[in-house]
Amino acid sequence: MSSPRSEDTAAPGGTTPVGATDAELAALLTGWLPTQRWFSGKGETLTGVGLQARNVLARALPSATGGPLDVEQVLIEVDTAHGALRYQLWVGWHSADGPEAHLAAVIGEAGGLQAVDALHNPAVTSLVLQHIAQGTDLGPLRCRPEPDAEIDVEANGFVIGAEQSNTSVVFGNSAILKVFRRLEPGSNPDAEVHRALHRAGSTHVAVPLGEITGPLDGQDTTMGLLTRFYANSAEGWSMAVSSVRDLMAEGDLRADEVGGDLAAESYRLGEAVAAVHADLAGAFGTQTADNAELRRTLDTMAGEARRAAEQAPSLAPLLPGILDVFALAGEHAAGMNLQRIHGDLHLGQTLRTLTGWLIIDFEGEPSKSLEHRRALHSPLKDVAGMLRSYDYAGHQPLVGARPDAQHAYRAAEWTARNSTAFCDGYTAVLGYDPRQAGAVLRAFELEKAVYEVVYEHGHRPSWEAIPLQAVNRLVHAGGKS
Ligand SMILES: Nc1ncnc2c1ncn2[C@@H]1O[C@H](COP(=O)(O)OP(=O)(O)O)[C@@H](O)[C@H]1O
Ligand SMILES: O=P(O)(O)O[C@H]1O[C@H](CO)[C@@H](O[C@H]2O[C@H](CO)[C@@H](O)[C@H](O)[C@H]2O)[C@H](O)[C@H]1O
Repeated sequence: MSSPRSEDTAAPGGTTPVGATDAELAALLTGWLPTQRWFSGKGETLTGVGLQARNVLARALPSATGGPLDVEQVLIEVDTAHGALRYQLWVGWHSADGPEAHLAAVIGEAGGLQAVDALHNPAVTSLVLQHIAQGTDLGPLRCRPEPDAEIDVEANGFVIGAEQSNTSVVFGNSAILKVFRRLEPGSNPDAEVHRALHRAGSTHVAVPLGEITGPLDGQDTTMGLLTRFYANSAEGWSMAVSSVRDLMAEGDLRADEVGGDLAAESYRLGEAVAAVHADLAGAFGTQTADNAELRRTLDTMAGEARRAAEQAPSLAPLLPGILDVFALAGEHAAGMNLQRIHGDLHLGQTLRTLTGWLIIDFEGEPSKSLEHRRALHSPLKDVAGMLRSYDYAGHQPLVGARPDAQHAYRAAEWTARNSTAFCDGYTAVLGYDPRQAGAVLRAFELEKAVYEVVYEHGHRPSWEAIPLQAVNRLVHAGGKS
């Protein structure tokens, strides 16, 4: 029986390698990465894997499967159609002869050892939680608690959900650790924003409890973020989907008459987003866009729309109308207010807790550079993201269903009712109605809908009709052609 190549079972760190050779590990990862949602969900096609660092984190940890487990953090660079991207992996090695490891965790076998995704092992996640609570280092990783954090180190950690951009581990009912998969050198906006808004006294973000940082290209880089876990909370997207289902099940009741009406919650969500915008402006400052800045933004939007029309053929005939809407927005955007924003806001990024709404996942638009995600943008982009999401929620029951005029009418009615409630709540807090920015708001909705057509074209082709219909509607409501 083989055992991991560990010679020192006492301490993490050290230079003695664990596991298989670089070439063997790279070969395993080439097959495994495309099966992971956090890797393949953004449409990355793998053409090569390069190992950049292998940092020993722990040796001979107890493991229910395959005997003692050696754990390393592996930093890789992969060549994809979108260029070279960096990822973080936590790889555990144990004997391949032992009992079967949890299937979801298995990466593959090499040299008599089995490689697993170590975040699925409670002994590993428990060790990490203890290091964060104590503020101690784990190999080259700095694990630090927030000054006021209460961390229950006894709680067991389990990986949640498959449809995520990163990997999150929930500890009992008390904390959730997000291990960032795609890395760029420097502080991740998710950690930076949670900390800043918590300091500003915001009740609309999860309380930050700790952070893991480590070196990447010589810069201290966010590798993980620990926040309070809100048990018994519901995602805004699930709430919206059940509300629409209630409405569709009732042939002759209107959106305001069914039990599942969401308008009051949408109003509160609008208030929460406005409060977060106010706190972001206070914490990171504001600016007025100058003309050069505006031109750059509009040029970027137009360039992305042209590329989108090449990727999703359904957009091609609409391209001239899309460019007209962007040009029209340029005529109305002078003096636009800029500030830090969420950057990727939709109903799936909102959580209704027992006491109110939380906004989560402040990483920004994942396909954009860190510099772009940390820059100041128009808060109307977040409002546009929410309006698009209400449109999605309203229309998703029609996907794949036989055309039904009554259901189509109800979908539009639900969308209008909840979008209006959201904007009313937003206006009540800020004293500024985003709908006043008609042409500019419409352009941002259109920008997002165009992105969504490409996203759905690549990932959920049967859903492409939802954003495509919105592109059509927005072009004809606001363009010159
Ligand atoms: N503080 C929290 N309390 C409860 N659930 C949470 C919390 N933060 C995130 N979640 C759940 O975890 C999921 C993933 O979180 P998110 O930050 O969106 O990760 P990712 O970047 O991987 O998409 C969310 O959709 C939500 O259901
Ligand atoms: O994983 P991310 O949060 O970065 O977002 C990607 O996947 C989302 C789908 O989960 C996609 O969102 C689109 O579908 C949602 C419903 O599933 C809807 O609420 C959003 O409004 C709509 O944009 C998102 O575009 C994509 O980047």
